[in-house]
Amino acid sequence: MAYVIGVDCGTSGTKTVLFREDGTVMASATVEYPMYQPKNGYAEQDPADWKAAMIRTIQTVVTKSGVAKEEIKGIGISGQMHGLVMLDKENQVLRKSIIWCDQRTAAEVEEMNRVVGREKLMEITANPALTGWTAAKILWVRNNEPDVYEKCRHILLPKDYLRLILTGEYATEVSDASGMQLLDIANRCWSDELLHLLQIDKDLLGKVHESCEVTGTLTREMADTLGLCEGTVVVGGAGDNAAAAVGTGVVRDGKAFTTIGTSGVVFAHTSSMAMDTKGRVHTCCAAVPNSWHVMGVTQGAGLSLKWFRDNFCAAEKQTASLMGVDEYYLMDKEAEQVPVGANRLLYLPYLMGERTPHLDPNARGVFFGLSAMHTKRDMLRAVLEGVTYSLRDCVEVFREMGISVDDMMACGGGGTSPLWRSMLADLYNCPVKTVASKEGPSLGVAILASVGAGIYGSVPEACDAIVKTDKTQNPQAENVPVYESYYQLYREIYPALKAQFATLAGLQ
Ligand SMILES: Nc1ncnc2c1ncn2[C@@H]1O[C@H](COP(=O)(O)OP(=O)(O)O)[C@@H](O)[C@H]1O
Ligand SMILES: O=C(CO)[C@@H](O)[C@H](O)COP(=O)(O)O
Repeated sequence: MAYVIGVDCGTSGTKTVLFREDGTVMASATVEYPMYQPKNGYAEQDPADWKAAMIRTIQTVVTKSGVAKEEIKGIGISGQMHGLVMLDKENQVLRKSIIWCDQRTAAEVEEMNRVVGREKLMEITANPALTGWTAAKILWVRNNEPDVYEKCRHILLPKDYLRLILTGEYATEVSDASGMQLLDIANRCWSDELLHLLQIDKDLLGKVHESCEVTGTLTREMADTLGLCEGTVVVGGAGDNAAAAVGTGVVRDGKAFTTIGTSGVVFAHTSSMAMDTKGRVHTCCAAVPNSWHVMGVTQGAGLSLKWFRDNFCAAEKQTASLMGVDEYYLMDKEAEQVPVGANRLLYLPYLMGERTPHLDPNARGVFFGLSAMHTKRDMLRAVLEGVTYSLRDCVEVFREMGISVDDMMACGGGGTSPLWRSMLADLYNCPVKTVASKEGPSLGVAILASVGAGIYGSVPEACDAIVKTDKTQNPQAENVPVYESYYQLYREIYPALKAQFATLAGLQ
């Protein structure tokens, strides 16, 4: 039997899973780390935390599984997209990574529109200039920390920094590189024209591969540290969403998934490039050669629930630990006791600004309709529902674009919640399924590794053999019209507050 490892460098933590070639989980390990928010709208993480978490989780799964190292044929790496890792000539990290949900780059987005122009950006990168994407972050460092920029010799994405640690190679792959906003999306290579216009040296960037291609092999030093064989192949891997697509079998037209991680994403596979001219959903290269995907993003999905838990649910945390259950499980049980609509309370999940459909870094969270009768439980349910309204916004854009979805999967930490999945089914008014494996991105990149190591011939072939559908949540007829009325009201709140969000951002 052959085995493969999938590493997912998420925002809340790094999860590593060792799989048998048929997708059976042999061992898994997670290490969490903090997100730093030095200012309102800023978000950073320390690449040293990612490195330590990757090393510890790989060591753990290798030891725990008892699998002989010679049988482990490949490693795939997935990670949070868009984060900026800058290294000096000695490969030392120059500053904390500015990550995907950071919103400090409004001026740099304007700069990109001025220097390149919106039309050309759409033509080359298939997306408008975006505050959360890497190009704007690079310009921000150049404009605000020239000493750091001066010393920078390599620019990598989070998972590609981990690749460097594993293999010594400066490389990336098409799905994650799409989110740097420097890639020619149709031709799947760096855009010389864009790099020239933005005056970013191409030598700073790694080599671009397809996601299932071998990009390098484990160095002797890392093999010894991890308990693996020198020369074990490391494939391109994928950005976490493209990886989750492979892990849920979303590799053909008509297939889509919703993930509720720290962010929330609605993702559809497309065998030809589809673009929203208004730029409300992203178009990126898929982890499957010759295909693309569109995705709508809610910045504060699981993040909203985690924020609520960390600030208001100390008692639940304590009870959960006494009962030996997960605290989110307990919070779900509480929210289930509140009726649909949270007793006329709505929540806008814009804690870190919003992408789809507003593209507004100034937007912020709102509880709307708060009354003296409301309890913490109502607010909790409103958070879950508000995130789901925002995910429905993404589906609405797909519908406008004419992208038809026959098959909707759910994944991510929030996708494990039956309550959240029932809200998705009711608000999308379509069945929402899960796959038997809950490992989404880790399984996705392990599948890519098994293709790179020659165990399977292609990504769809590997998915057909490995990914199995599990539960189906059907919409509940009585809830659909109730949620629809709340959703229509939800849609009216942001436009009414847009100007006030901008004013708020300008206050001290
Ligand atoms: N049982 C649960 N019920 C509802 N939400 C959950 C549950 N477990 C985890 N979550 C949500 O999932 C999030 C973490 O998801 P995960 O996919 O691990 O995130 P990331 O990839 O961003 O690190 C948490 O912040 C939480 O909001
Ligand atoms: O910014 C995006 C996608 O464009 C996010 O999906 C990040 O990739 C972070 O993912 P999670 O940590 O929430 O999985």
